[in-house]
Amino acid sequence: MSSDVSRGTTPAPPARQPRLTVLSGPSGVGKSTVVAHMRKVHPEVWLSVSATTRKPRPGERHGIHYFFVEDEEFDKLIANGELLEWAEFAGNRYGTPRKAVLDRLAAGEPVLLEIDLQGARQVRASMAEAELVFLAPPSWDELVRRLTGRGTEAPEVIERRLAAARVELAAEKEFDVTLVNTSVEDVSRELLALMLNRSGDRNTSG
Ligand SMILES: Nc1ncnc2c1ncn2[C@@H]1O[C@H](COP(=O)(O)OP(=O)(O)OP(=O)(O)O)[C@@H](O)[C@H]1O
Ligand SMILES: Nc1nc2c(ncn2[C@@H]2O[C@H](COP(=O)(O)O)[C@@H](O)[C@H]2O)c(=O)[nH]1
Repeated sequence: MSSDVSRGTTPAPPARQPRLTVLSGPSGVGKSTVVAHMRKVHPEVWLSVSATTRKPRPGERHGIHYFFVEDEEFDKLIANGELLEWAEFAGNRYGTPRKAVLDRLAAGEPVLLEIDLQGARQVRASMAEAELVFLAPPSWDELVRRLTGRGTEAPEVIERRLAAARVELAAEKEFDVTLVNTSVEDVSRELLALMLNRSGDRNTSG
């Protein structure tokens, strides 16, 4: 049997799978901020736009930040199998439109999902090749400061989100990599390196 080596040619590197990266972490840790910074520097990075039953915050736009839908429409998305994953989080439902993600991956392009722990677990179960990245806060107090300081949620919603945060922080070990969000610039760079399957001077654990 002849091989590339016996023919004296350089073996081709193994084909790289387009990478599906899942970014999760407690509410208020800075996921959207990090992704927005990364996409400002690299507008070509594709982020899945989720559907949600949550009401828009000031400045949020339908089709850009989320597809804002009513409960009945979300029910239909589930019933028609149009969501890759979905979850209820702090009183609202959120889900990833399946087709757009699969189309991108089929075109060989990296895909980024910014979703909660329950969604990350579903993606892991259905797409074993996904890389799960956990964004952690520098400390609990800093997480509370960020979530409160954002000023977008009522106190009782903040309490629900912090209760969820305790569960999410306890699940960090389920993820492939942890990035600590001390610096938005650093973490954005590290996330991009992971998405593009590049090694680098990453400040990661996991
Ligand atoms: N590295 C950082 N240092 C200081 N503040 C930060 C940092 N990253 C994000 N923030 C601030 O923390 C707040 C929460 O950030 P962001 O909305 O991006 O969190 P999130 O993880 O996307 O939250 P959610 O899951 O609730 O959507 C914002 O006010 C943001 O400006
Ligand atoms: N399982 C999913 N979680 C999602 C999705 N889109 C967003 N999220 C997560 O929900 C919470 C709350 O988001 P917010 O915009 O209301 O602050 C946060 O953890 C998001 O990452 C999704 O499609 N599926």
